[in-house]
Amino acid sequence: MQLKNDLLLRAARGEKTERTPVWLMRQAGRILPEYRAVRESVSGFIELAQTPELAAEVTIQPVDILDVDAAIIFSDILVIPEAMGLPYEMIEKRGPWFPNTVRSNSDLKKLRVADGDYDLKYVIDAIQITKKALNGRVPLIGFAGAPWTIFAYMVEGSGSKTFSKSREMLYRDPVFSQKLLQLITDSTINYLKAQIRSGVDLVQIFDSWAGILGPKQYKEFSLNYISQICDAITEVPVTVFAKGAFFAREEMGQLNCETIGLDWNMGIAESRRLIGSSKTLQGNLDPAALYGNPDQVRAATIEMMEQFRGTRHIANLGHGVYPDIDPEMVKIFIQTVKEFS
Ligand SMILES: Cc1c2[nH]c(c1CCC(=O)O)Cc1[nH]c(c(CCC(=O)O)c1C)Cc1[nH]c(c(CCC(=O)O)c1C)Cc1[nH]c(c(C)c1CCC(=O)O)C2
Repeated sequence: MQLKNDLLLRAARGEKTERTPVWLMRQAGRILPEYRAVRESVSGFIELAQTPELAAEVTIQPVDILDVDAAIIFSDILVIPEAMGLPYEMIEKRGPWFPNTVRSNSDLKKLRVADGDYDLKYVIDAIQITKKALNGRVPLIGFAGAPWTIFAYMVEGSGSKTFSKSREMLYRDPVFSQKLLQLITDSTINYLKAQIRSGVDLVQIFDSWAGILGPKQYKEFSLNYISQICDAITEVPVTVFAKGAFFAREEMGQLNCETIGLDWNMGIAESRRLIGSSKTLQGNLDPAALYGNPDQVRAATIEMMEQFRGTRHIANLGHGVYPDIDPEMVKIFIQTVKEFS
């Protein structure tokens, strides 16, 4: 299927584009009242994510309503632990929770390498339905968590400010840690390959908890595994978004991927210098900038766009859009990017 709007893919590959493509991390399932209506028709997030027709519907909502240049499949990074044998729950207003954790070799023995097609069939089905319904309007982004971020949830058992149990594990038992990270990496490669076979046009790796590791540990316990994924995925462009990993930008410039996501703490000129000119940069407006009034949102967006001007760029926020942001401000952000370029 020929894409009618392939700006995202061309920008990722460093080809010339008429204007800068724009989408938002977490654009599906956070801010739209239309999403909440669908969400309230089911028991919760997990049922929604596991019902392919509904997952496809909420994936496409931001394309219809916000006019973004890409859709991102509605799912979660935590489907991987579940597919490996560690189920999760989504507790209302609190976030993910795992009834069991992985902290010993006997816990490790209970896990398996996930098979993308079989264990995550509901995501694969949702991708196929979405691709058909999109009918080539915009590219569809697939995604997975980075192995370190998934490890952090599997060891900790929930979200955490410090992820101290996960970080303790890296010091206390590096051999166990490497084994679990490798199991997650192999599962993730299977999963992303299955997403690509079913139609996603680009994949993004979210390392949401990159910033809680020091530079040496980040290289050893995160970048090593991200680079295996980048090397394995040759079919579509790959984006790596490592939140808070300002200290690893130079190494990220060496990854076998097309695009590096920047968070809003990372200076744009400095990031370009550290990462080099062979990558597209994605980002990086402070998500809180969208709490401003329309003039402020416009001004902040233009200020960001000016700093990226003339370089390979995909416009986005520096992290996921916050749930209480007014969709009208998101529209102003998107419109301003489109007018600017
Ligand atoms: C760390 C992380 C998670 N999930 C994700 C990340 C990486 C990105 C980031 O750093 O924000 C990624 C994610 N999660 C979800 C998507 C869907 C597509 C999109 O909108 O981009 C994506 C890309 C749906 C979701 N994932 C979740 C919801 C809300 C659940 C609900 O509707 O009840 C949605 C729509 C739940 C979730 N899932 C997770 C948390 C911490 C939470 C609770 C808080 C929150 O809402 O973000 C783990």
